[in-house]
Amino acid sequence: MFHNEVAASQGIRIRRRPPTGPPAHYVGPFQFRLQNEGNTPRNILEEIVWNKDIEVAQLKERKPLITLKKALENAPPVRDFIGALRAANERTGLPGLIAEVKKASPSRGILREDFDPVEIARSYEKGGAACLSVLTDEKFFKGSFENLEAIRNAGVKCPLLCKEFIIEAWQLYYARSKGADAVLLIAAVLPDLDIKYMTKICKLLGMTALVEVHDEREFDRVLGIEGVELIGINNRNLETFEVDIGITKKLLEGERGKIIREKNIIMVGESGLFTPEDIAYVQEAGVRAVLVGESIVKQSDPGKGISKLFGKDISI
Ligand SMILES: O=P(O)(O)OC[C@@H](O)[C@@H](O)c1c[nH]c2ccccc12
Repeated sequence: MFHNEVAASQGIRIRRRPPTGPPAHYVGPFQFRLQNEGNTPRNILEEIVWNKDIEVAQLKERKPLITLKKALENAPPVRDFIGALRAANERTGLPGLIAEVKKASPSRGILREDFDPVEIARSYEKGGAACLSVLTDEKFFKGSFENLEAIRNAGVKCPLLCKEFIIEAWQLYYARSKGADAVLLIAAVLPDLDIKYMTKICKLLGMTALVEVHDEREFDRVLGIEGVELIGINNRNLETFEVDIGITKKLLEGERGKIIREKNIIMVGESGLFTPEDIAYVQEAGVRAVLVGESIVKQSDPGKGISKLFGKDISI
């Protein structure tokens, strides 16, 4: 398959689709299936991508691109995601916070039972978040586009990142039509050309692309793509779930750190941040923003959780 071959040549291990069409016995989590079946996902990220491919194909049938493009005329205006991060960083001297509205994840299960996305978003905003990240994947993260829309329509002013597994440009238009100000592009899933093309479409739509990397090879690929302004280092390996905040430090050492300063790229430290020491550690490594879910969404008052995370009230 052409796409898989191009991807593999760039070190991408995630196959876009099963090698032999849809999985023959797509019945449950990959752990329970025979490992040696050729069309069995090799890890959770691959399973999510294969599922997304089917989901997007169905959604696209209901809302083809022309319909979506029309809907964009009525979409709420785009807000400046990077500007909000920079402003927060300058105001507080701490990394700007992207607070994540996250009900569950495949690695942690349910994080919060009484989940009211709008209430959580309001609490984050009050607690000093610069931007919000809203998970929209239903199957693996119990999120939804309804949550994104509801938060946007509730008058929350923080710019919104649509936290989705993007594999096709159609999804960018869809995210925008639901009120997204930014989207996530995962380098472990997308070949360079896709990132380049999707970054351009984001710009056309006025949205910011947060391009996520996890290792040196992905980081170098993304640094070579023109027009990328915001890069996230995910401390969690999406294939194994292993979390290590040392990844952020390791990737920003030496030449790469120099390049991002020269290009004025904003770096985001993502996942596994729980304490003021963790925040200080990734800030010292060179990030000007952080993306945090678990440690704040679990607090009875998520906004106050932000003060605990930073060791001070960042809302003032
Ligand atoms: O809950 P945490 O460990 O604070 O992590 C938040 C965020 O970084 C994480 O949800 C995330 C980062 N990249 C992703 C890609 C897909 C799904 C989820 C993610």
